[in-house]
Amino acid sequence: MTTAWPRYELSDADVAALTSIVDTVRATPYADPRQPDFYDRNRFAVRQLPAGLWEFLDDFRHSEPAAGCTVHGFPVDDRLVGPTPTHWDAEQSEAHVTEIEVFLALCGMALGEPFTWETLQGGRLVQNIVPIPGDEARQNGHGSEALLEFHTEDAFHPSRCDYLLLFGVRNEDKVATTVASVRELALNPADVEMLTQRRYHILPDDEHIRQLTLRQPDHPALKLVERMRDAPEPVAVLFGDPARPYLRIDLPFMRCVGNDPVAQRALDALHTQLLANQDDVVVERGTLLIVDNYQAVHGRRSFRARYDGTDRWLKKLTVSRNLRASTEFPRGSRVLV
Ligand SMILES: NC(=[NH2+])NCCC[C@H](N)C(=O)O
Ligand SMILES: O=C(O)CCC(=O)C(=O)O
Ligand SMILES: [Fe+2]
Repeated sequence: MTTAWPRYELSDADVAALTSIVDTVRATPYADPRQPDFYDRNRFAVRQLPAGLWEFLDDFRHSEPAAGCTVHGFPVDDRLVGPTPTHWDAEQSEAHVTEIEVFLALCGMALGEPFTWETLQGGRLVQNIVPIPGDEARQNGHGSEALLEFHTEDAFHPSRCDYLLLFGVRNEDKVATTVASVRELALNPADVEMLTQRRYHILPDDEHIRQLTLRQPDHPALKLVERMRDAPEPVAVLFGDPARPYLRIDLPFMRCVGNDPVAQRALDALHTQLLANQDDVVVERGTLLIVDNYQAVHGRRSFRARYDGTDRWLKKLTVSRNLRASTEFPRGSRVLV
């Protein structure tokens, strides 16, 4: 990595404390972190997180010291998680996988409000990232042969996450997640000027439309994302404090408004800079990667899937700092459209 990111190693005492919290939560009636009520019913558990871990996560959120950080050493027993499923919907329900999901969920709760979308993975909050046969060439979390290009997670949506959490269940081939920070860039002022204007359309990525089209074509959420695809609002790529801008970009799913070669050149210049400053992060078994979705873009290197139960398997959770800002949604909902 070119960037030294904040890194937290769980101590033996931390692991012992976490194991005890996970057991406590698993004994409650709301023990499934894929369900929204998990997050509303288990708030007590966040207060019990080991102090060092809690302070690390709180500082990452509050001081914005870097575009990403990592937490290492949550124990994962490869024999107990079961084979890597060949579809996000096809895993065996092993208890050890739920323990992992509880750890991921508690880290997410320390950073803000975990949430998801009606349009992805049946509305479950903790999602699977696994290679799926037939998706090899797709720009989604389930591709493999194709490089997954840089994107802000759910860039098209005004209520996109502040943090993207990826936890390594299995990654024997050490397939890297790619990350690039807006803080590292040296752009010329004319390009910055272009990128801060509402000259771009960002469309929903295919998964937001494809999954419901295949499974629940009458779902009302489908109509809403189709409208966002067919009539997108023009948006800026760089925004916020000009001295410390944030970014919003999804190269495979964005276009300039109208024919605007100057805006396109600025976007290309930004892409070139992001590529020149990217880091490879291998989310290994037991590693949690947290990406600041306002400061960083991410993607994934290409790889060859085997579909024999030993492929790369990550768990994913998205977290908002302020779900109240998503005013169109029912108060308290964690499954947005
Ligand atoms: N360029 C992109 N936005 N790629 C897709 C990102 C992941 C996609 N939302 C999924 O669930 O698989
Ligand atoms: O597989 C990875 O490392 C990243 C996947 C990703 O970007 C996604 O699912 O949104
Ligand atoms: Fe992503």
